[in-house]
Amino acid sequence: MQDEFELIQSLLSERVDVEGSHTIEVDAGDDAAVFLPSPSLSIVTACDTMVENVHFTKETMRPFDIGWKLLASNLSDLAAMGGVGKYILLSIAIPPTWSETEMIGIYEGINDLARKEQVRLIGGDTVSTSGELILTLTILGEIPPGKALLRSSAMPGDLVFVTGHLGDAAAGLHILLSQSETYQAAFPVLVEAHKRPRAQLQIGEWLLHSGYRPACDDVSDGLAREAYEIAEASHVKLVIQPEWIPISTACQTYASRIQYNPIEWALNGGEDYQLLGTISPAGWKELQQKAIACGWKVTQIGYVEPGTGTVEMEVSGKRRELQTKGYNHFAK
Ligand SMILES: Nc1ncnc2c1ncn2[C@@H]1O[C@H](COP(=O)(O)OP(=O)(O)OP(=O)(O)O)[C@@H](O)[C@H]1O
Ligand SMILES: Cc1ncc(C[n+]2csc(CCOP(=O)(O)O)c2C)c(N)n1
Ligand SMILES: [Mg+2]
Ligand SMILES: [Mg+2]
Ligand SMILES: [Mg+2]
Repeated sequence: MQDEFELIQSLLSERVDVEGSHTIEVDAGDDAAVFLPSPSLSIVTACDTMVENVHFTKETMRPFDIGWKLLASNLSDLAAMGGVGKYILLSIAIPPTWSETEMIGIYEGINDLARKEQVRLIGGDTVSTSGELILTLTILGEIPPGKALLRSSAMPGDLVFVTGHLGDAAAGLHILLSQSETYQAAFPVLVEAHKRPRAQLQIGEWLLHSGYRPACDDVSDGLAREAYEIAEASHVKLVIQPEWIPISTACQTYASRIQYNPIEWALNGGEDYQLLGTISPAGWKELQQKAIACGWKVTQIGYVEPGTGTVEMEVSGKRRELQTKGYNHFAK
């Protein structure tokens, strides 16, 4: 490892320039960055952390994948608000077990997705630690004032939908932890879903501009946890039909090989970075048409009813409250 100051120069050297980079008045390299916000747009901001042995190990993820996923998980929070990413700040605490080449690999992963999504690194912080590698990314984006998609907008009469498939990322993690090269080769889609998620920014932006005021949340902790987030914030009841949950063929096939119920991965696995939302029937019709035109996958998985922040599963006409609430860092 070079010294701290040389390392920062190396990490910053391959940064992407994006359209609008000229609005950066002071770039990374001074005490703080300064940028000119776009006129008549609000700033949307979020931060998410990834910790070695909690979110990844050297066995489950390559450095490139770690960087990619860190940015994807932050973009996903912006997608859930209907915003667009613009700038990022990255704080890293590096232990002696991580080499400079590995750190540069992480930045390559960030830069690759940053180029695709047109966001620019404008600063961060670099420290040493005796513990595990910790990466904290802060994202700043833009959103039309007063239009952000909220968890609290669900209304009785809405229907519940998700984008993409759920459970793939957790199935991919299961394969990676099993260290089975046979399964890794047989189910590349699942492994890819775990390592290289894409945030659903286009769908988020469309939902914001749809005029239907959908409720929205991104699936980081599993469908169960996110459904409760919307139900609680909106003071409603979400009723989920488990057989409607979109599980990919690969996920179903792998689950049956290991005799597991893939719905469990969808409910509690997390890290899918798909969007969970509620929308009026008229809005749903329009979303479905837009989805066909754009090649998006959207699936109705239930309904919103009057309630007090609960989530129920309906199986063969019988309802039960969903007990488990998805991934929890401090679960007992
Ligand atoms: N330590 C903290 N200090 C201040 N605010 C926090 C802290 N941790 C979380 N929050 C805020 O709490 C809210 C929920 O955060 P949470 O991390 O659960 O959501 P999320 O980022 O969508 O989920 P995930 O971290 O699983 O991707 C956010 O508004 C977040 O900014
Ligand atoms: C090695 C390894 N073990 C377990 C997991 C699973 N995992 C970790 S954090 C998280 C929820 C999302 O995190 P957050 O809520 O912090 O955004 C999940 C599902 C993993 N990715 N890697
Ligand atoms: Mg968070
Ligand atoms: Mg979120
Ligand atoms: Mg979480």
